[in-house]
Amino acid sequence: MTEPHFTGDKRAIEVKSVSKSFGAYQALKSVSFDIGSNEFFTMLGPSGCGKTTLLRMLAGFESPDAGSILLNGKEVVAIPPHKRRVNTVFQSYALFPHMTLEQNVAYGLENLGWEQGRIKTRVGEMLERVHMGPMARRKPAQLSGGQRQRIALARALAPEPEVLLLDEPLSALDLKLRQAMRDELRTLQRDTGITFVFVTHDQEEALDMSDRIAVLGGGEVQQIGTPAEIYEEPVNRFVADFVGETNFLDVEVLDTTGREATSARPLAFPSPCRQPAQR
Ligand SMILES: Nc1ncnc2c1ncn2[C@@H]1O[C@H](COP(=O)(O)OP(=O)(O)OP(=O)(O)O)[C@@H](O)[C@H]1O
Repeated sequence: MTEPHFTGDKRAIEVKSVSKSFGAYQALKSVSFDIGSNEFFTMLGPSGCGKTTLLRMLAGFESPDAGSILLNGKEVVAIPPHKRRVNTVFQSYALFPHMTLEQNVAYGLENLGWEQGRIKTRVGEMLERVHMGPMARRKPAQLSGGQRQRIALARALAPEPEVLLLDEPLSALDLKLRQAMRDELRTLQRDTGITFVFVTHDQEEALDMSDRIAVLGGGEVQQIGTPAEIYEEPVNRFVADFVGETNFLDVEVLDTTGREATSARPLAFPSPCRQPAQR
C-alpha cells in the first residue's frame, strides 16, 4: 500500500483508517487518503474492490465500522446525507420521470428553501451550462442517455455542493458519447471548481480525466498518484496489471557486473515491481 501524498493547501476530504465488513467479508481494510479542494479525484479498481462502498460513505449512505471521514476538516460519520454539502450522480441518472427537466433541477433547491426567483435564475444557469436550455420543458423520457446524464449533473450541481460524487456515470453511454462526456465533465469540474470524486473500473477514463487516481484492490489502496505516476511507475504487480498494458517476464537476475546474484550479495531494486509502460 502507498501513502497518500496530497500536497496542496486545502483538503476537501480526509479518509482516515476506514474499515468496513459485510458479515465475515472485509470490504475495506483500513483505507486512508486525502482529496484536495478542487481536485478531480478518481477511485479506480476492479469489480468488488470497495469503491462504491467508499463513495456511499462519503455521501453518508453507509457508515464505516472503524475510522473517520472529514469533509472540509469536519468529522461527518454521524451526519446524515442531507446535511452534508455532498451530491451524487448515479449511473442510472435517477431523474424524476413525471417532472420536466427544469422541475428536476429545481427540486433540490426547493427542498433547501431557496426563494423562487433565485431558483428560476439558478435552474436557467445550470440548464445553459449543460447545453440543455432549449429542452427545459421536456420530460426525461423524451431525452437520450447523454442528455439525461447532463440533467442529472445539472441537478446535482445546482445547490453548489462542496463535493460531487460520480458513481460510474458514463458506463451506460455508448463509446462515442462517453468520450464527449469525459471532456464535458472535466470542463464542468474546472469551471465550477467543485471537488469531483469519480468512481470507475475503466482505466482509460481514469487516466484521461483525473488530477489524481487511487487504485483500489482487495479493499485496500494500492497506489495513489497522478495518471502519469500510476501509468509509468506502478508500485506493484496489481497496479501494473490493472492499469497498464504489460508483459510480465520471468527473468534471471544478474548484478551490474554481470555475475549471477547470490544470497550473500543481494540486489536492490527501486520498487517491488516496476514496469516500463508506453502509452
Ligand atoms: N450491503 C452489502 N451487503 C453485503 N455485501 C456487500 C454490500 N455492499 C457491498 N458488499 C460487498 O462488498 C464488496 C465491495 O463492494 P463495492 O460495491 O464497494 O465494490 P465495487 O468496487 O464498487 O464493485 P462494482 O464495480 O462491481 O460496483 C463486494 O464484494 C460486495 O459484494
